[in-house]
Amino acid sequence: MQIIIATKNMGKVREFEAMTESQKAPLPIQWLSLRDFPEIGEIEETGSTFRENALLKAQTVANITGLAALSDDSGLQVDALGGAPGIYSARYAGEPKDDERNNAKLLQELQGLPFEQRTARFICVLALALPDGQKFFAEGACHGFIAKEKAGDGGFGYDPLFYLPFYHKTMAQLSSTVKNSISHRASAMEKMFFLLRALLFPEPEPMRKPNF
Ligand SMILES: O=P(O)(O)OP(=O)(O)OP(=O)(O)OC[C@H]1O[C@@H](n2cnc3c(O)ncnc32)[C@H](O)[C@@H]1O
Ligand SMILES: [Mg+2]
Repeated sequence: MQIIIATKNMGKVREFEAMTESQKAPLPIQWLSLRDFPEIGEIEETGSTFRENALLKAQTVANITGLAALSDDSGLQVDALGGAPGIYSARYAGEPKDDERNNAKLLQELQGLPFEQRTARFICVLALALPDGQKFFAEGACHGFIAKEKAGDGGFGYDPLFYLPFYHKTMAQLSSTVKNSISHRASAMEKMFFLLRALLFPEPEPMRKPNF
């Protein structure tokens, strides 16, 4: 089976590749990415939920290529901002999307807010669209706090501001191995691996009681 990782975000691609490579029992899947399909441009995210946007991206790529496509719509929800930036995380500080400016705007919006009120979570919704029209979803979340200043240079996006009290570190200070075990994307992907396993290796039909 071939599956295209339907994202333009190289940070996400790196994480998907690391997670598929570190699987204990690898599935017989050949993973492709949009690097293999440079003719596919940016897909407009017109949905009003992570799920709608994830489906839009996966179905568009599956329709164009005739192959299965796995997309990721993700973002940061900050409680003190009523859940913003949410589905608008990539473009929080406007067009063109820019991680530096997004982080600066987030710090600005939360200026003066005490640490215990800076609770937030990363959300990841994965959508798998098959060429025959079937679709599957898997979701994951990761809880933390928005730090008062940036720290670390790993990961991407809001990682330098996303503080995990359990590790006393921001997501950008964690090794990629740890991020890829505990992140919103890791937990959604773990569920997606179960779905893929069930698709590739369906359970045998249950034995029926003979009907005397
Ligand atoms: O739509 P694609 O092509 O997949 O790439 P994108 O970067 O536009 O991705 P999204 O539309 O899903 O926007 C998600 C944004 O949320 C942020 N984000 C998502 N996952 C993250 C992570 O693991 N660490 C830090 N920031 C993350 C980051 O700013 C992303 O740009
Ligand atoms: Mg996007």
